[in-house]
Amino acid sequence: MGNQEVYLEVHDVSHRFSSTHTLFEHVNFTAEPGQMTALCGPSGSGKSTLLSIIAGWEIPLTGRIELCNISTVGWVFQNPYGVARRSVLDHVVFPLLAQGKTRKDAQAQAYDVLQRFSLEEVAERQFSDLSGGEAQRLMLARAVCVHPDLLLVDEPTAQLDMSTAHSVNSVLRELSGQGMVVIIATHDADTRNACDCVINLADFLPHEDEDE
Ligand SMILES: Nc1ncnc2c1ncn2[C@@H]1O[C@H](COP(=O)(O)OP(=O)(O)OP(=O)(O)O)[C@@H](O)[C@H]1O
Repeated sequence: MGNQEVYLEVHDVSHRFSSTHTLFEHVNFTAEPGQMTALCGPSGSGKSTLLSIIAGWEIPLTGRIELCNISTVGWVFQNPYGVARRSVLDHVVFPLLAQGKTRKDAQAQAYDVLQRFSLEEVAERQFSDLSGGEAQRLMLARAVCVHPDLLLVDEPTAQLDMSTAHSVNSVLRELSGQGMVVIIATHDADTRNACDCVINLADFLPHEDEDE
């Protein structure tokens, strides 16, 4: 049927910045479509850094990332950013227009995604008027609307109440089930429980004698 193998492999990755000690070392894992992976660990343990390494924005000190048949990557940052005067709808419509969709199709698809993140009622509201949690969910909606092969998410539920967080975790689960590789940096136990695989960076601390 011509099914292509799709996966992400983290091979023996270690990292430190010039101003930090070694954050983690010998990190190894594989992630596939349909599988949701949580990156956990205390604040400052390097969760966002590992996401940046996976995205290719940061070069690891050692090791490498292998992306097999992954061509599109969606990234949702910890702090929501958007265009202050643009509507919620526009934020989701624009990436679809950039993909070549007609305005009509883009708008229909955008409404559908907004609904999944319970944002349909604020579709016409401008970004600057959103609550922190709404803005956070909009960033997720914008990232997933174009169906990236790999979705990297930094703390998706940090600004959400328990029930909204639970619903966001379910949508992420559903998306991963539809063939996305999903990696989530999180402190949230509910998000962690929704994942198939948990990488705890506390388990990858350097051995003391190796880190001066
Ligand atoms: N570009 C950088 N240059 C130097 N140090 C950095 C850089 N980015 C992050 N750090 C440092 O690396 C460490 C890990 O940061 P990172 O943001 O990856 O941690 P985190 O586990 O995601 O934390 P949190 O849970 O608080 O978001 C921190 O001590 C941070 O100050």
